[in-house]
Amino acid sequence: MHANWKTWTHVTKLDPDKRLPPGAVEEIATSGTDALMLSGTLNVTRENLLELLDQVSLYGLPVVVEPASPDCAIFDGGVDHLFVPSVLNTDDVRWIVGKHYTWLLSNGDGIKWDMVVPEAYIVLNPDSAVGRVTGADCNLSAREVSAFAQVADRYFRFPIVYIEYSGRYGDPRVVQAAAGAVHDAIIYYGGGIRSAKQAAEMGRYADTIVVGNAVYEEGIEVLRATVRAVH
Ligand SMILES: CC(C)=CCC/C(C)=C/CC/C(C)=C/CC/C(C)=C/COP(=O)(O)OP(=O)(O)O
Ligand SMILES: O=P(O)(O)OC[C@@H](O)CO
Ligand SMILES: [Mg+2]
Repeated sequence: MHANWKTWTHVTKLDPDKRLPPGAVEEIATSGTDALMLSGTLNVTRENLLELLDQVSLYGLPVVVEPASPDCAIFDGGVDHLFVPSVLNTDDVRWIVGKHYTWLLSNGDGIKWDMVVPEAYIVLNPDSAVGRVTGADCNLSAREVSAFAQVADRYFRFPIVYIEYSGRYGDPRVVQAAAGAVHDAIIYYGGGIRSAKQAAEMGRYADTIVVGNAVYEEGIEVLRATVRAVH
């Protein structure tokens, strides 16, 4: 599997738990975004994931599945990569390595390792579903976020460090600090991007920006504007 994903600057995150009006999937897939990521924390099932996968796989755009649990780790049906999160800033070991352990215990032989890309999540919005579910300690300074980013990059050698503010626009200085602290890792930023200005601001520091909720709440013109801002 090629590592072309490292060149993406704009990723659109689609939630299998949410509905899109007819035609919307085609507009998103042809918006100029570099890849579609299928992901959500709550109410994502194998069934709604496969349904969304079926809708998006027609367009030839790279498709990433980002599972929140082992039952959503899917390799077939047009999936190019499986981005598997570990949350670094939690004391609950399940979200760092525990789910991964049970995944391997129950289905180790079924894993296509050349499709798997590990992601080190630093979760910074305590009110997001991912913040609540994982019990992440979101009260971190830029220095503390940078230290987590360095642990991920230099020690664990995660290929991706994901600064996650899901649902809220974050602090660009935190993203700048994390980006400045890593050596090899690709920096993802996601959370609350709803304009070209915000996309450009986070895109200055992050290698890849992720737009999620805006696709459902703002529409295609906003998505296109965020693409243009980082391309
Ligand atoms: C070992 C395997 C295969 C899976 C476990 C993966 C882990 C540890 C996940 C923990 C973090 C997590 C739940 C990631 C899911 C991706 C994510 C952050 C989605 C965004 O979620 P929100 O936007 O907060 O949730 P909703 O959109 O559902 O409200
Ligand atoms: O939905 P938004 O707030 O755009 O966040 C994108 C993504 O980082 C969520 O995991
Ligand atoms: Mg979401």
